[in-house]
Amino acid sequence: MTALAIDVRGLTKRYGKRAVVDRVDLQVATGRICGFLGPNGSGKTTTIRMLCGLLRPDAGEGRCLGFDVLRQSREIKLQSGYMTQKFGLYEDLSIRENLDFVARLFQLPERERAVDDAVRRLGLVERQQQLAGTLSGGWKQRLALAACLIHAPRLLLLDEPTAGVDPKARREFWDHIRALADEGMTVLVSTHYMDEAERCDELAYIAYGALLARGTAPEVVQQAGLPEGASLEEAFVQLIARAQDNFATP
Ligand SMILES: Nc1ncnc2c1ncn2[C@@H]1O[C@H](COP(=O)(O)OP(=O)(O)OP(=O)(O)O)[C@@H](O)[C@H]1O
Repeated sequence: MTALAIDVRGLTKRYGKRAVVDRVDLQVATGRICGFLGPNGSGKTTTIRMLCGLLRPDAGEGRCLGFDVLRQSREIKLQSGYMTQKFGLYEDLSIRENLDFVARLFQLPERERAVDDAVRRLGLVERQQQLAGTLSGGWKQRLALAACLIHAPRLLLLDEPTAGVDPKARREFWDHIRALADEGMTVLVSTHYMDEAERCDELAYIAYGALLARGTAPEVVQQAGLPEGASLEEAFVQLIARAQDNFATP
């Protein structure tokens, strides 16, 4: 197995003349949870979409799950799970029907078993006949995660998976993420929540499309030039203040 599930260098995406992701280097070891943080519009979603093969980088190179991000996007898509910011399942189908639909898309040979496993894994057994549109935000997120897992991916790319979800549901969601990582799943998860950042094994902080800091929480604090024991929030404020001088347009 590849030791690095994500290993990219110089990843760049331009819209017009503007590089919204600018020469990003990112390495995440197999089985680790990497938190991806940064202000709104800093390039997190664009980076995630390049990593999972949905968006072709304009420059850069590297591998996800050992596959070339430029030439093997199909293989990456088949072996990774991508959870978008918006709930993308069918509100007028039940939990079970939604999962069955995703299993069909992946043409899974043992569809019923895959759906059973996903339902069980995410604690959705009791609710499997409930229409997705009638679920609360927390349960919708769980269903979305179940849908991401149906094809047994090795990498999860989660784009603000818990935005707008209450603290209890967020905690339960993170317990699932940690359990998956303990089984060898690699997770890249974007978030604006500091408590979630604290739960990650490592962090990557992006602003203005550029990666400003990377490492464990204490390493990020150190890279922000703050003393040991300073909070991550302080570190991010410091990093963005510094970046503003370099990147902000008048
Ligand atoms: N298809 C596109 N065409 C033009 N500009 C785009 C396109 N997609 C994204 N952008 C711009 O690229 C920048 C980065 O967007 P991106 O969605 O990657 O940021 P983000 O960090 O995920 O933001 P948020 O935290 O708000 O979700 C933004 O300024 C956005 O407007």
